[in-house]
Amino acid sequence: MGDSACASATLAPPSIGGGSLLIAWQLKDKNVLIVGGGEVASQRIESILTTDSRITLLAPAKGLHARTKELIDMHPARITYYDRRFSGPAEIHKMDMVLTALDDVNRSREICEMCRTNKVPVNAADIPDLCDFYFGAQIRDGPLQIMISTNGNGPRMAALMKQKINSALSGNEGQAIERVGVLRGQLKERASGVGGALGRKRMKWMSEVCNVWGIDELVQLDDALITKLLDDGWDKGCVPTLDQLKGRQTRKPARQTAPSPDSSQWLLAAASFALGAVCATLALVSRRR
Ligand SMILES: C[C@@]1(CC(=O)O)c2cc3[nH]c(cc4nc(cc5[nH]c(cc(n2)[C@H]1CCC(=O)O)[C@@](C)(CC(=O)O)[C@@H]5CCC(=O)O)C(CC(=O)O)=C4CCC(=O)O)c(CCC(=O)O)c3CC(=O)O
Ligand SMILES: NC(=O)C1=CN([C@@H]2O[C@H](COP(=O)(O)OP(=O)(O)OC[C@H]3O[C@@H](n4cnc5c(N)ncnc54)[C@H](O)[C@@H]3O)[C@@H](O)[C@H]2O)C=CC1
Repeated sequence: MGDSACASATLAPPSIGGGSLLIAWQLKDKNVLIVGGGEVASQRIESILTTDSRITLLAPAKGLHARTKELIDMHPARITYYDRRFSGPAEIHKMDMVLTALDDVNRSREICEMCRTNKVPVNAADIPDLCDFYFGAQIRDGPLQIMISTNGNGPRMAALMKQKINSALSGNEGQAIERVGVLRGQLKERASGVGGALGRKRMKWMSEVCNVWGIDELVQLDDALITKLLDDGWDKGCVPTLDQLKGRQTRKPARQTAPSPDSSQWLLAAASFALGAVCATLALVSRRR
């Protein structure tokens, strides 16, 4: 009783709450409304362009930032631009997301309220309290997407954290992940089906490949090597190394994924047997003497 009271006093539960959900929102073919055409709007447009959604942009031409103009000209099929101000609730109908970046906080607030009434997710660059979600500093390298958020505390700090994280990356991660994506797709075709024992086996094998192969090795995984890795690895229940796939000599054996006796256990057993034999011989010799 005393012990458990002591334990509960020292082991306080970790604090939860006060954070936000970090998710990779799929916006492909969805409708996004951006209101405002200044510098912040231009950054929003660039972020949203990566998602393959349809952008509607409302902003008077005379207030357009040079980058916003450039993006409108570069992507006429992706951005529908209207040279006018936001007119009212009809603008947000059929929208899946609304972003405001205005120099008019009252209008921004009104748009947020309209969105809330219509249950459309909204971000207002100048009113964090009314945002359904925040933007963050981003690192993008192909399929690799890293978002850094300070949850509204210090946006500039998020930009600085991005520099730190960037300097820890080699620049090959995106390509390595792209190759893993191709391998994974082909594995799912070769061993199709969702869940069950096959799903578990597939996940275990994929995890093992990612654990064993280095980033610089995964980058070399071209289409021919992917087929070979599936033939010599998946089909045979092991994970060969890059050297083995390329037919080069290597001291490392292929990692078995099927349950097999652990080599370290074998080694231990062999060593204890040898030790036992030596002791027995010594005992015998000393007794004879
Ligand atoms: C809440 C949030 C809402 C949202 O925008 O979604 C928001 C709000 C506000 N930002 C303001 C100011 C600045 N914002 C930046 C920069 C960025 N701001 C971003 C996000 C966010 N900004 C969301 C929270 C994200 C988080 O906390 O992690 C980044 C990360 C991403 C992006 O914008 O896409 C991008 C860096 C990207 C990069 O460089 O990679 C800089 C620095 C700079 O420009 O270099 C400054 C000046 C210095 C400073 O204030 O730190 C002000 C005016 C404050 C005032 O008037 O004093 C408000 C409004 C307010 O706070 O009231
Ligand atoms: N979240 C963030 O990261 C940051 C947010 N901000 C805030 O974002 C806001 C926008 O910043 P900037 O782009 O630098 O401002 P800006 O003054 O360059 O641009 C404002 C734009 O809004 C347009 N606009 C104004 N009323 C409109 C209406 N009713 N309908 C359509 N368009 C309208 C203007 O024509 C202009 O294009 C500011 O409130 C600023 O405080 C500023 C820096 C960073």
